[in-house]
Amino acid sequence: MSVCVTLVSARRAVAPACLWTGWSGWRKACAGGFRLVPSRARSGTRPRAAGHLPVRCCVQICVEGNIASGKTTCLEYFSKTSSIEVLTEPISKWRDVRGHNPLALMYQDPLRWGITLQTYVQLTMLDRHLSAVAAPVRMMERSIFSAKYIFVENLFRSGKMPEVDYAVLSEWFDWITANICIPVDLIVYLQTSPQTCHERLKQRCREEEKVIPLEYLESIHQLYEEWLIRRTSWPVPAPVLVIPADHNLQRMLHQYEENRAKILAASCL
Ligand SMILES: Nc1ncnc2c1ncn2[C@@H]1O[C@H](COP(=O)(O)OP(=O)(O)O)[C@@H](O)[C@H]1O
Ligand SMILES: Cc1cn([C@H]2C[C@H](O)[C@@H](COP(=O)(O)O)O2)c(=O)[nH]c1=O
Repeated sequence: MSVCVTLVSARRAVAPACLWTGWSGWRKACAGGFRLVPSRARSGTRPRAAGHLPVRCCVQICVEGNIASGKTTCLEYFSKTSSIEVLTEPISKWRDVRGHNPLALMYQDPLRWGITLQTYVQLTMLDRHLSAVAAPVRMMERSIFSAKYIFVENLFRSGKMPEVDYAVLSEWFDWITANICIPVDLIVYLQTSPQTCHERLKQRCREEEKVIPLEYLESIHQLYEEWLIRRTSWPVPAPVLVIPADHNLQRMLHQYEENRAKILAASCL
């Protein structure tokens, strides 16, 4: 479990966040520079992302928080900065994989479909982490870490995921984090009360989420606090910047502006 954290720390110690990303088909382990491991038979020049040269020394920031805490709104705000690229959660994929909606299925019957959704979330999050970077700073909504430490954990702890499903997902997660470097330089945690999220969730009115009770948001909140504030549950892969996020939109935008320098300096932390 701690392997990736060690790798990330080691990377910090030896070089200022020098990683290339975006070589689809290639994966890296990054202590002491980097080692490329071809995951598919490939020779010749390194592949490039369509339309972009891969950018070196990109700063990777993950924006974390409860459901409807304001992550997308935060990313929208920073997307107006030319040096920042934002990556929202691949929720459209979770709602439509070849005509199926695993997100809706999970909310209808978590015991049956939790593993299905979370397997796909894990894959699509990994894909997001490793996708080509087009700007010096990348802000990404959540991470493969919160998918596991918060959502999988919540299903399991609440008795809504069978132990065997949890074991299989954990094996996958452990393998991924031991073999693939997932660089994260900063976590921005939008800290809200579950009540605020419940209000915003009702206002947003996403069809699949109409069944979410306040208690569900309370459990997610507790897991986030254990992970990022009390630090009693799982390894934290990067420094954490906590932004209180119960405030109205205007005040939130003001706070984002106030924290801009800290966020952009993430590679120096
Ligand atoms: N500071 C805020 N005050 C009031 N409503 C907000 C605020 N930030 C976001 N919202 C609204 O709350 C809902 C959830 O916000 P969103 O950014 O989609 O959250 P997330 O991406 O974390 O799920 C949206 O309808 C959004 O317009
Ligand atoms: C990462 C992750 C998300 N979900 C669910 C929780 C919400 O219903 C949506 C994400 O919406 P948000 O407004 O961006 O918070 O997806 C999940 O069930 N499992 C996960 O791992």
